[in-house]
Amino acid sequence: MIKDIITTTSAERLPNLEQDNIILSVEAVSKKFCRDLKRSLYYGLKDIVKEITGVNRAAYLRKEEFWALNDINFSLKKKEAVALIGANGAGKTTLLKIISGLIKPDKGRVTIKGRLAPLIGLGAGFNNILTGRENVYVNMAILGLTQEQITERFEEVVAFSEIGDAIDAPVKTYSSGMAARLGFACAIHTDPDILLIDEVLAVGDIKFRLKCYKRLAQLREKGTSFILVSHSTQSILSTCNTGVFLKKGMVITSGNVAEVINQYEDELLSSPIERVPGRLKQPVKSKQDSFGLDIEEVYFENEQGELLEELISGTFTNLCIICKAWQNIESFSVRIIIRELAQENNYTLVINSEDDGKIFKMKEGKAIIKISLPAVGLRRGQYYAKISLTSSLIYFFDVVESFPFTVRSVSKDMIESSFFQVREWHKVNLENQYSHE
Ligand SMILES: Nc1ncnc2c1ncn2[C@@H]1O[C@H](COP(=O)(O)OP(=O)(O)OP(=O)(O)O)[C@@H](O)[C@H]1O
Repeated sequence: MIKDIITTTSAERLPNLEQDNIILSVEAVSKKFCRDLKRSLYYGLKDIVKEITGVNRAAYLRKEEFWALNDINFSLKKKEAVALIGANGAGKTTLLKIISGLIKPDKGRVTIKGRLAPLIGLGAGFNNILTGRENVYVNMAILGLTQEQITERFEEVVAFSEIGDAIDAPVKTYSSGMAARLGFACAIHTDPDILLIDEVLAVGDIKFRLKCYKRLAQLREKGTSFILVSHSTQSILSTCNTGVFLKKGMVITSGNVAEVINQYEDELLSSPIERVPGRLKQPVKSKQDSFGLDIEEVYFENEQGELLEELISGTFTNLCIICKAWQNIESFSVRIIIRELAQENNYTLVINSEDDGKIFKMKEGKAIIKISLPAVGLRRGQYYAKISLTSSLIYFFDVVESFPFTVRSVSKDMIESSFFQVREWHKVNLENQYSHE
């Protein structure tokens, strides 16, 4: 099913969705708002009259109007998860509303292939007077399910939302977290091709959020695509592979999600994130943004505990990870993936504490995890490490996407080697085979 929900430039050709595996395309979308309410109502009426009479909406700014979105272009592929990143007022929610068809753009169009489930606002458009049960039926019917299909899935929806008996109480008696949980449960049980998620997961408690992110990862495996709006770097990194950075209604950059977040954070903070050689400090997270266990800082140190700005092949080095637990953490492991800058797509080294039989637990508070490398095996070069704290319960607690570092070598010959081999030299005297030097 190809649903062209908004077409203001109908003469144009549809993008080749089939060929490019694209299931959603946003083309040259612009939206303006008016700061003055009275004037806004007046302009709104004028626009309606124009639409009825077949005249195009004004494509220019009238008094007090501004572009909330200006010429936005991006596409979403099957199984792709895109994060809309940007400061307050950047236009993220407006864009999601346009994609979901809640509001119309003034210019451009959105083309969608498949079933779209929007989770915008708490309770995803629930009616306050109706009970949770009635809302589930209405909501899932709007999302395209038949009465029989809803009845079949109803118990699963209630179980996932953990609403219990409150399912028969009016939604107006629900807390914001309960409404969000039920909204999320409805949306994921409609087998959507595309999920639009606007901050709704931020209201749940940590345990429920973890459950949601785990389910999102499973849905993505099965082929669902997402567009996520969140101010939580952690949510974005654990869910999305692509980022679109919006600023004042315009796309500043898009691409690899970690790189887009880095650029956004550098712009957001008055001073960029501290990135000194051999050490990386993460931006401080609030409890709300955390999955319970955060990485605060990573760095290298030598045997004497002194900070190392660069590593030397063959020497003793500790990789140190300062962790902060907001609550007692029963079990987690540490995974480190090291890549050489020049060989971007190949892993140079993958270390997983679980493979080494090391599963950690942690009490609420701070701790340093140290990985001792008796002899750094990497050859001379520029590297970057991805460091994550993972658990079987969740994709990961926290991750440092890119910790850059340099390895130096004291020997000239190391340049021709692929790695550093730890070795010892001996000479055995054959005349007297019992003595060796
Ligand atoms: N109905 C409206 N009438 C007038 N201005 C609006 C309307 N809706 C949004 N805006 C304005 O449009 C701009 C973009 O708002 P939007 O809610 O899309 O931003 P956002 O990036 O989602 O922000 P946040 O992170 O705070 O949710 C803001 O300046 C906002 O005040």
